[in-house]
Amino acid sequence: MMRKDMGMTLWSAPHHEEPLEAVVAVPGSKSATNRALILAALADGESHIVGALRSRDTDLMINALRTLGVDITEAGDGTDLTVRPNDIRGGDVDCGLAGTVMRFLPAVAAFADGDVHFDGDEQARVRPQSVTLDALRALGVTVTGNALPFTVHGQGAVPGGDITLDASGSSQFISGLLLAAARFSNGVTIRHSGGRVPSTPHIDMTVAMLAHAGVTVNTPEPAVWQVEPTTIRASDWVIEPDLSNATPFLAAAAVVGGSVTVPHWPTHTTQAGDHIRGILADMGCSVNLSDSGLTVTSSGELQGIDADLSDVGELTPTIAALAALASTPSRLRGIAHLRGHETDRLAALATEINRIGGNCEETADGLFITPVTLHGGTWHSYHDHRMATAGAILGLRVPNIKVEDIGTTAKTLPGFEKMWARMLQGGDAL
Ligand SMILES: O=C(O)C1=C[C@@H](OP(=O)(O)O)[C@@H](O)[C@H](O)C1
Ligand SMILES: C=C(OP(=O)(O)O)C(=O)O
Repeated sequence: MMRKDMGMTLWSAPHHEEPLEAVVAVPGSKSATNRALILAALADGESHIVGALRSRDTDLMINALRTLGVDITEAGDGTDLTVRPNDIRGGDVDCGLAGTVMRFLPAVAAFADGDVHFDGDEQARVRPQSVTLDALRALGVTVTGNALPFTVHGQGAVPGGDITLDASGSSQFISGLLLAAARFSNGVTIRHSGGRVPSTPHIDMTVAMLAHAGVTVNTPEPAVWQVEPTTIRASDWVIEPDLSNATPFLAAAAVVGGSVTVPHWPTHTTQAGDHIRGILADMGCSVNLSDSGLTVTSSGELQGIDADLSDVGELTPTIAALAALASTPSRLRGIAHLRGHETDRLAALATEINRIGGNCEETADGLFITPVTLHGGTWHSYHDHRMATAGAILGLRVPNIKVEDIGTTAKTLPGFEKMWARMLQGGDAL
């Protein structure tokens, strides 16, 4: 149910007391879809993508590539895509709030025969970007600007070479260069110098998808990645379900009790979301991966955790919601880089958990959450899809939570509210 409050659209998060029994199929992975699109756009022929995610972030990528001259046609419900590369041309790119668009596309734009202007949401203008742009400059590309809005002055080719950068703010700085590197005239050697690189499974995904397209990434020593110039092979891509988007549904079983199954859960994957299995088990859930998918079963009683989430930072909003409903405190560490995500997620989570009566302390690199009795109130989303879904999880156990702008979930999961309602009715959601 929606209502407006001082201009804000508020969604009454369903409160639920009965144990769950539901199957929830989630659409394709955002990270895999946007990588497949980039690789297909730079490939030596026609590629096919099956099971692509259609959401704001992936539609921004599709629209941007079309602007740059790539031919993308859709079949069925739009999740089957055929991509035919072309010479890259100049144009205007809207990045929205998508890290994958703002960090992956500039290297592609460098192959254009003219200027590519990038801009995005106001919040995207403060997301870290200069590492990508300085790296391109060091590889021989002319770029104006250091953050959105910026312009890549494409000259048809990228010389490439050796660079040192600091990717402690985002793994996407590395992935974005690696995805295009095989097309650089001299390839690339990327050396990371700085604090720990976060979200390393996402770099593993980049390397694995490049291998599928015939490109080898050598890692002669830790924190060094090398790509020789070679052809990016046109490929068939089958996109796995988005395991990070599955986590709020699994969390529902964890906090309410009962069980939720997510079908088609891969047995081997580079997706960071797969780590939810160990995290939910550590919090006291029973977690079973079988031919039916991943099933999480819980009594609804959870214990707190002490966890380094550096590799799986995008799961933090789900885990913070679980931690606020657990019976013992949790320390979530290794996630200072979340201050540069869709919003400053550490500040946002602490503010919103405390607003509904919780006890969440922001630390230098994470959150310390002491569970206390929570009360209803408005849960602000900050245009962050995962803040909105965290509010939905809390609302299952805390009556009268109103989530602001639930529609922001369309960044990666359009129709979230309907899937949530169907899950609570015990149906097959999707
Ligand atoms: O490459 C990707 O697809 C992503 C990498 C990660 O970014 P950071 O390294 O900035 O955390 C992750 O959080 C984001 O949701 C998607
Ligand atoms: C950090 C995220 O997104 P982005 O790809 O915009 O960085 C996320 O989805 O949690």
